[in-house]
Amino acid sequence: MKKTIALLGSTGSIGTQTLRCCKNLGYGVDVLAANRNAALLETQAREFHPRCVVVSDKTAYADLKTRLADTDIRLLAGVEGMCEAASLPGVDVVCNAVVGMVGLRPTLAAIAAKKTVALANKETLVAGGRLVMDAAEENGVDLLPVDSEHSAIFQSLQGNDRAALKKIILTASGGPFRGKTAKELEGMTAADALRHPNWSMGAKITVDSATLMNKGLEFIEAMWLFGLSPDQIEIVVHPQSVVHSAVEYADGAVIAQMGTPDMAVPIQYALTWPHRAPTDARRLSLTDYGSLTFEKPDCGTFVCLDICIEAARRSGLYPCAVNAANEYAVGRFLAGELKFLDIGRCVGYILERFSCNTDELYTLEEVLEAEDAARALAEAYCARR
Ligand SMILES: NC(=O)C1=CN([C@@H]2O[C@H](COP(=O)(O)OP(=O)(O)OC[C@H]3O[C@@H](n4cnc5c(N)ncnc54)[C@H](OP(=O)(O)O)[C@@H]3O)[C@@H](O)[C@H]2O)C=CC1
Ligand SMILES: CC(=O)[C@@H](O)[C@H](O)COP(=O)(O)O
Ligand SMILES: [Mn+2]
Repeated sequence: MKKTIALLGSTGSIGTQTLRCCKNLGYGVDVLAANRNAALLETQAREFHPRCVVVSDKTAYADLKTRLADTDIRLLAGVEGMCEAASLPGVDVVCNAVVGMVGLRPTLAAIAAKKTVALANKETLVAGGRLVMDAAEENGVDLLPVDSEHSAIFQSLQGNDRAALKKIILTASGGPFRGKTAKELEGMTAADALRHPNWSMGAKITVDSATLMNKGLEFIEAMWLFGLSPDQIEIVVHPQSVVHSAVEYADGAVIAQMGTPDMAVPIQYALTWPHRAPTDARRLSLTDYGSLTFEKPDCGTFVCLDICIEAARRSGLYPCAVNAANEYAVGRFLAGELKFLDIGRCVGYILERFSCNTDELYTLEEVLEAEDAARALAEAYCARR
């Protein structure tokens, strides 16, 4: 069955790969959305002929208006525009590939409009997991993971007895700084952190991978997606990124999904589920790898992982707060204004200073207030560094 997609974050790493999958599958693209890359949005719009393009940045909006003046494509602006576009009649699947918790409201809008959601934007679940999962259940909407580990878990659950799931093994590459000491990390620059050993991704997630914050965010993402408690998730560092994650069942059987590190597989599976279609992903040859290795994460050096787990245990708006602090600190690090280890220090400081109700029944307004409060605390902290 050919589907029609609304793609939020179309100019990014996941966005551009999703467009390749759409082309491969012959799927239509009704919506393209991005922040400021007007030139690429124009190219994509001329190739995919969407009904609607959304752009957040005001200057880019004016630029794109000129660029698309000869077309009948509707131009919308900002988060409101993404929410409207995610709800358009005729859209079957909303693929949310924007970076950061700015993706939360469009995810909720897509669910309210009863669209299937292919979710790459993990910050959505970290910040507002309860809101998203409740809304998906109320609206009978499928929330399909794009994140490679969560897709692996999802794939390992297919056709198995869900009630017999005991725990999951969430794999981590360890990032570009695996094995380094805190002393060695002090001088690491953004250019160093952006050299991921296995995956080519956007800047923010690549830095998150270097701090292990990515694995902390994924820990919380997995709790929500699969209804797990913190004790049911084991993090294992696997530097080759071939075993994308695994599930252990009551009888002791462990089922993993493997493959070369290529996002084409999880992206396309989220679009075609429950079916599979060919991709051009590089095939796995186990004998070429020869050996696959596994080790425990160094949580003493890479503090962000335990900070996220502690935030998850505290529950409520704590995960939202640490996520917001991390978004702020990573932005400052990428701008060359903060040291690498200060990211973890900042996120840890926010976990200690932030205070909130741990009631899971928070509202969207409370999530956005928590984001603002945590960001303000992070800003004050970083100003003193
Ligand atoms: N890359 C990967 O392999 C993986 C990514 N993910 C997750 O997927 C998400 C996207 O990651 P990735 O593709 O790497 O990120 P990129 O930085 O490459 O792309 C981000 C996209 O989001 C858009 N965007 C950013 N801010 C806004 C905004 N305010 N309004 C509208 N659009 C916005 C960007 O637009 P513009 O280009 O105009 O700035 C761009 O299209 C993240 O949550 C990440 O954690 C998960 C697993 C793997
Ligand atoms: C491709 C993907 O899903 C990323 O989230 C990846 O997992 C990052 O690798 P790390 O395991 O290094 O965080
Ligand atoms: Mn991942």
